[in-house]
Formats: sequence, structure tokens, C-alpha cells
Amino acid sequence: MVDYSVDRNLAILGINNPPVNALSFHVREGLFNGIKQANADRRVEAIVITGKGKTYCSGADIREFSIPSAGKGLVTLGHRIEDSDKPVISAIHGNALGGGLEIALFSHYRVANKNAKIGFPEVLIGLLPGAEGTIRLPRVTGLAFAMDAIASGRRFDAQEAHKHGILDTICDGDVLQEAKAFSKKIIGQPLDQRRLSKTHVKDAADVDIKFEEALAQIKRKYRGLIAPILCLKSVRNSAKMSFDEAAAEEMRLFGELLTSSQSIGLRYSFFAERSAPKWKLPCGACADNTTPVDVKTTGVIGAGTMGSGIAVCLIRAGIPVILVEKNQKMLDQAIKTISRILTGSVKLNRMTEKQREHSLKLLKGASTLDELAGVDMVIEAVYENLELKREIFHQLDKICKSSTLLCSNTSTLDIDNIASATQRPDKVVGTHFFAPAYIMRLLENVYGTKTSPTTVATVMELGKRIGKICVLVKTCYAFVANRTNQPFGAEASFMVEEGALPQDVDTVLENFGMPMGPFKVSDLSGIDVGWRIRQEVAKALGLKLTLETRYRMGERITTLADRLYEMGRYGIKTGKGWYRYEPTNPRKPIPDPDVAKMIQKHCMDMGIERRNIPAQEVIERCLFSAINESFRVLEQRIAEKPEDIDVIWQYGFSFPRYGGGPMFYASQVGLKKVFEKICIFHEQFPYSSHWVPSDLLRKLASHSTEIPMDKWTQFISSSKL
Ligand SMILES: CC/C=C\CC(=O)SCCNC(=O)CCNC(=O)[C@H](O)C(C)(C)COP(=O)(O)OP(=O)(O)OC[C@H]1O[C@@H](n2cnc3c(N)ncnc32)[C@H](O)[C@@H]1OP(=O)(O)O
Repeated sequence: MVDYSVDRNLAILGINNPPVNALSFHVREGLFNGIKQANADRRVEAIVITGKGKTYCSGADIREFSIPSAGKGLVTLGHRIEDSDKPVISAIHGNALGGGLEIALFSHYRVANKNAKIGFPEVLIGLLPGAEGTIRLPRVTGLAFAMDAIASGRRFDAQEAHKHGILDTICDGDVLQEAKAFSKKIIGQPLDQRRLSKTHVKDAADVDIKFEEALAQIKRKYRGLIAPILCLKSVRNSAKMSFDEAAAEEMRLFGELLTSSQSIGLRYSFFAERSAPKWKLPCGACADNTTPVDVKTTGVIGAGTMGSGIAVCLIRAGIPVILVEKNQKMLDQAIKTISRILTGSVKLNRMTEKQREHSLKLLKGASTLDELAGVDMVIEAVYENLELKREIFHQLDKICKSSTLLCSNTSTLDIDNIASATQRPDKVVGTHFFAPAYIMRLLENVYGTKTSPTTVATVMELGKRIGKICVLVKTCYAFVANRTNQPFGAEASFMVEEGALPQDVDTVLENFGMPMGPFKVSDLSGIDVGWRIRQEVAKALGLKLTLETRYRMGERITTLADRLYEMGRYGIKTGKGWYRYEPTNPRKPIPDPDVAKMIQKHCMDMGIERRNIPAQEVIERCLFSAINESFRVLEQRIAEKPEDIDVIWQYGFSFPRYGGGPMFYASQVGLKKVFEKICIFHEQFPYSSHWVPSDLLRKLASHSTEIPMDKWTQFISSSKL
């Protein structure tokens, strides 16, 4: 794990733990022994710590945080490095992150390649740099930089690190050669002033002012998160306490964070996000054994909000798009909107003016599908109507070259049904983007019974190219995202009918960690949008909709949203929805007594007795109903693994990352308790089929011990329980 070699008067310790050179137990052991060996080796005058392969060191092995600690800790290793009688130079290329940067700060000197990335990302997994990083960095950079870098977790480049004194020198080429040359200048120099534990924080005088400023900022930016606050406190300690006292306190704070539910959730999310692109099909094809097709040109059909947003994603990634819209006025408007979105990106420094111009050159408007004959991939984004989509796919099948992949941005409709309108069902796939498509990171890719592995690999790869987090799911009504979210929204509305007000439900769920409650989201996305979908569904089913009903086809429903629609309250766009909005601040939701009156009248008319709904009930009914549906989705293999569902909730519905997602939340509450509560709700609300307990959940909950998440799917076909 650490290669030891001697090159003339230098000992080279090469960390060799691919893919990211994490500081696992064996790496720590290897470095410790290497320093000891080099100090005992009479030929050696200086020691270089470097990384083998693509990177120096990306920090502690995060998986080891969840198992009992073994062997030498990072601090023990660090002290061995700092106390070395022979100078230690860290030679950095790739990443020096977290514990990796700490190893560099224990070293006496640091040289780096100009492309290296440096940082303390611990806060992103709910921790602080717990091997004296919060005590050492301020001694090098001063307090302001250290507070910002540690509490934000941002990665910065070698130039910035050099400017703030973290690096002694930067080079263009091979960093090991640079370290060798550098060693000649420092061998024989006194080491004490290079030992950071012997130095002081230079700008300690105004630490309290800097702390208060930084605290106010992070409380605004990272609402509800503990780690950024403790990061700041620990940096403050570096300036107010002796080195040893501050280090001891850092260790205590680190221990507190390590066992916090937020860090456990964030660490889970780190790996869940990385597991999502590792897709697998029932036939055995998977990401590792399937090669995607190279997509060079694309077409997008429909220049509405979704189509325009998808076109932005593609051209921004350098992929040419033909945007097809038969309504010329809409097409012109969409091209203006796309240009405006890209101008916004330039203003936010997300792209240069030159990149914006280049992207716009990749966009071409067209009025007929014929223009798509030669493209590699088409994404259809017309409104949600099965017959319309089938007709478009039927035409595309005749127009496009035989290798063209045909994708639908449907959010609910059966991919098999759409594919059956073509002679190439193997090349038909769902690509469900989330609005606004150019901002939301989730791409829910949906395979049908006949979708080929190559088609799946191609859409997963394309998603990655355009910067999306891709999750693959199997076709069914509403797929995973909307299907598991539907009961969450339904329960929120039912509780408003039973006694809560929209603002009560929103506040509880926002306090839980959702950035916006469901009623604020509904106002943002438009109450008319939901209304139109309900009308479409009713038309398809031949139903006559009325406001004076509580049940439809044996299912409990509520017509509160339809009543708002009838009142012309479409949400933010009309200044009124579940909330009201002032023209001076059109995005700020204000609770509206008129809505409360409408709800009360609705309840009176329908004979519904209102009651107080406790906060705990709001959380349980919204989340447990979504969890129950998620277990069904898992049971039916619509989602391959629980992590996929959680990633969908994080990136599609902004579920707090530290909460993991509904499946992780269920694992934390305990499946027995979740199941029991679902059974109680099922008895209480027999007309909501989302409360019929999932068989998989029942099996898992009946087990005598809690089954870990990675074993849940093994119980799907098991009859043992
Ligand atoms: C006393 C405590 C002291 C110190 C605390 C710490 O050091 S905490 C750890 C701090 N470091 C980090 O948080 C870095 C996390 N990693 C990353 O940000 C990225 O992985 C990285 C290094 C920028 C590389 O990104 P890239 O996109 O190239 O690869 P990817 O993220 O897909 O990772 C590749 C595989 O490596 C696994 N992995 C990455 N980092 C770690 C880690 N620190 N510990 C364990 N495993 C790690 C990652 O899961 C991938 O594995 P896979 O099997 O493919 O899922």
C-alpha cells in the first residue's frame, strides 16, 4: 500500500491504494513504517511522500469510519511525520484532500503540480478535518481563508493554495522530479520553524469578529447543518487556545460529528450517489459489460419549458441539437429563452461569453420531424399524451436512420406502449428530466421490456456527459420518482382537508429538511399543470370530474387543488395559489386567509370534521406513505436497489442529503416501527391504496434482527420469512 524506495539521498514513500489513494489502515501503517525506516537509513537525507497513479491522496477511507478503529490513527502518523529528524516533502499531484492535505501539513514542505486540487471536503460528509487540519491550516493561511475553506469544503487549485502559503512551490511537469530538485535547497536547513505545531496563528487578534461574520454566513447558506458550525468553532479554537488544547478539542468535536445522524446520512449519500450509475438489467447486462454508442447529434421535439431546458443541457455540453417545434412563434420564443438562460450562466461565471456563443451555434430550430432524419438521438418532450407520443414515435421510426435512439421525456407513460408504435423497440427508452431541466441534476432513465443494453448504456453515458446524476429504472406507471412522490403529496393534501393549513404542513416538512414544502412547490410549478394532468387522466378513463366528491374509483381523493384552480389561483404565475404573493416580492409566499376560508368551507360542505394535526403525524404520513410505495417499487424490481430511490429523492425532490432519502430514513427509524405505523395508517385510511403494506416491507420487518439495506432485495423472492 506504500512503496518504499531510495533514490540517491532521498527516500520515496509512494502511496499505492487505487483508485483514489485513500488513507486506509494499511496506508497509514505503511507511511508510519516508511518514515521510521527512512530515518534509520544512513543514505537518506530527506523523505518525499508522493502518490502512485493519478493522485497524491484523497483523504481518509470513508468506509473505515463505520467500522471500529484499528491500528494507527492519522494523528499518530502525522506526529511521526512532523517529528522526523529528516525533512519530509509532500509531492502533490491530482488531489490532496482531507486527510491527504493533513499529511501534507504534517510534512515540512509541500510542492505540487499546477493542476493539483487541494481542499478539506470533510464538511460535505458531516465531519471536520479531525487530524489537526483545523488547527494547522489557519497557522499557514490565516483565519479568514481557513474558515471559508474548511466550512465550505470547496476544492481549490494549486495557484490559490500557493498564494495562501499552503504550497512552497508549483511546477508544470512531474512533481516527483520537482520534489527532488527542491530537496537540494532544503536539506540541512533547520526544521523547527517548518513544524506547524511550533507556530502561531498570525491574525489571532480579531478571531471573534471573523468567527461571527463567517457564522452568520454559513447559517444562511447551510441551514440546519451542524458540521459547518463545528468546523468554524474548531478554527476559532486554533487562535484562542494552545496548539495541544485546540487539537484535543478538535478531536472531541470530530468524535461528536462522526456519530451524528447527519454525518452518517451524508456518508451514506456519498456512496449512494456513486452506486447509482452502476446499472444492471435483469438479462445480466450492466455498466461494466456494455459499450455505449457515440452520440454526436441530437434532436429535441417540443419547444416548451422541458424541451428548451433539455436543449440547453445538450448544447452546453457541446452536443448539437435540432429543436423541432411546428409553432413558429413558440420556436422563436424558445430560442430567445435558451439564449437568455446561457447569458445567465455567463453572469454566474458558469461559462464564458465565448462558450455561450459556441453553444448557441450548436442550436438549430426546425418546424418538421423530417429534419431529424440523420441525428443519432431524438428526445421527445411534447405534453403528456399517450396518443400524441405514439404518433410522434411512429413517424420518427419512419423518418430517422435505423440506428437513431428514440427517447421520451414522459414522466408517467409506459415506455413499452410508446415503443410498440415503432419497429425498433430496442432503441426506445425513457429519459425523464426534471424541471427546470437545465438546473435539476436528476435524469431518470427508463427501460422497457425490449430496450437493449446498448440503448441503456448510451442514455446513461449521455446523461453523465451533460452533467446529470443518472438512475436507471424499469417502466411502470409514473416510474420511481413520480410514483413514490405521489402518496407524499396526497397525504399532505389530505392533512389540509383534515385540519392543517398548507403553511402548517410546509413548515413541518421544511423543518425536517426539505428546502420547500409541497404547497410552495405546487405554487411554483403551477396548480393549472396538475389540473390539466387530472383532466387528461379523467378523459382517458372516461370519468366525469366533480368538485363535490371524496372518492374516485374506490380511492380517497381531495378536490382542494381543483377548487383553487376554479378560483383562478394557479400559483406564483397568477400571484395567488396555496399562498398569495405581493408584486413587490413575487417569490415570497404569504399565508392567505382566503385560502383558509375556502378550505374550511370545503370541509363544511363535505361534512369533514377538522382536527389538530401534530407535526409528527405530518412527517409520518408524508414519509411513510412514500416509503411504503418505495418498497413496492423495489419489490417489483422497478428500482434495482434502495440507493437508487434515495438518489432520485435527493436530486429530483431535494430530499436533504444528510437525511439520505426515504429508504435510508426507513432504515434509521427501523423497519419494524415503520411497518407497524403503516399498518395503523392502513386501518385508519382504508380508501388510500398507498397504505396497503408492501409485502417486502412486511417480510423485512418480521425478521428478528434489523436487515441492512444492502440485503433488502435478497428478500424479494424469499419465502423463508
Ligand atoms: C481523522 C479524520 C481525518 C480525515 C478525514 C478525511 O479525510 S474524510 C475524507 C475526505 N476526503 C473526501 O471526502 C474525498 C471524497 N472523494 C471525492 O471527493 C472523490 O471521490 C474524488 C477523490 C474527488 C475523486 O472523484 P472521481 O470522480 O474521480 O471518482 P469517484 O468519486 O467516482 O471515486 C472513485 C472511487 O473511489 C471511492 N472513494 C473516493 N474517495 C473515497 C474515500 N475517501 N474513501 C473511500 N472510498 C473513496 C468512490 O466511492 C469510488 O468507488 P466506487 O467503488 O467506484 O464507488
